Amino acid sequence: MIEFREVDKTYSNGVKALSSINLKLNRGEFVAVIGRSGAGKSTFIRCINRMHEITSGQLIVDGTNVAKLKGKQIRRFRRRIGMVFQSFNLVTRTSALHNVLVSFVPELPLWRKLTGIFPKHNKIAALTALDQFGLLDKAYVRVDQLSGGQQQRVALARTLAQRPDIILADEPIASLDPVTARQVMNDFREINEHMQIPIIMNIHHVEIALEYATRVLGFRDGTIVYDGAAKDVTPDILKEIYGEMEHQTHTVLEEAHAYVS
Ligand SMILES: Nc1ncnc2c1ncn2[C@@H]1O[C@H](COP(=O)(O)OP(=O)(O)OP(=O)(O)O)[C@@H](O)[C@H]1O
Repeated sequence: MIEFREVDKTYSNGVKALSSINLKLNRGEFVAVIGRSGAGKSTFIRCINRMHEITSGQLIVDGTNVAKLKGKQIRRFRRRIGMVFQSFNLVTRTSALHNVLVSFVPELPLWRKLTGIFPKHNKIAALTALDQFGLLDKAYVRVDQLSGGQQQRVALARTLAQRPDIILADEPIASLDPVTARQVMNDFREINEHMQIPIIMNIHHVEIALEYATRVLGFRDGTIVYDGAAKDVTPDILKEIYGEMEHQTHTVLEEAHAYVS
């Protein structure tokens, strides 16, 4: 359903962030994108919903050639792809409920957009989404009074309320403590398994990536050096993705080795 054909991405400053990317991602997959800082993970994820434009090649999502979309088509296309960020991207001074309701704004007639009066069925859908994440009692609490994990769950509820076909997640657990990070990863797993929504996640915690993902893409210098099942990742493969045991990669490899060996 997502196909990269010989995709390159070069930024205007000349940095080649993606080079000859070829792959197909299928419905129901939970894909972890791993690699060193600067390997091209965020660029890869952000090309899928056209937050970044590819430079050459083709990117096909559900039969649509993403580069060919224009104006309104891009906005409609983006609505089908949920995006979750490290920083949650919530409107911090309003309630959890209002943050989820925001996902319905593009569908509203102009007078509702201007007055901020949401129809009843939107409110019910938003409350249902919050309830799915155990946050019904927080619906009227300002999000800046919630914990990091609760805020990321509000962001997930907002994404799900949008009924996305695909969820992209750019380091969604990077700012969470280990226990909360796992709770949020369990939420992602639940969404993936029960709703069959494919998840493509850029993640620095290798041991968590291997535990939760079904498929791993290992990036190095803008190319994919590993594409396979999470269960088949070996210490040697991790070394190929992260390089030799330099100071920077030492800890991450130690933790991941402990998991895979
Ligand atoms: N907007 C931009 N303009 C120019 N170069 C960029 C831009 N964004 C990223 N790059 C460069 O492209 C390369 C890939 O960056 P990218 O953010 O995709 O890597 P990453 O693997 O996600 O890194 P990190 O794990 O640190 O987030 C890097 O060399 C980076 O400096």
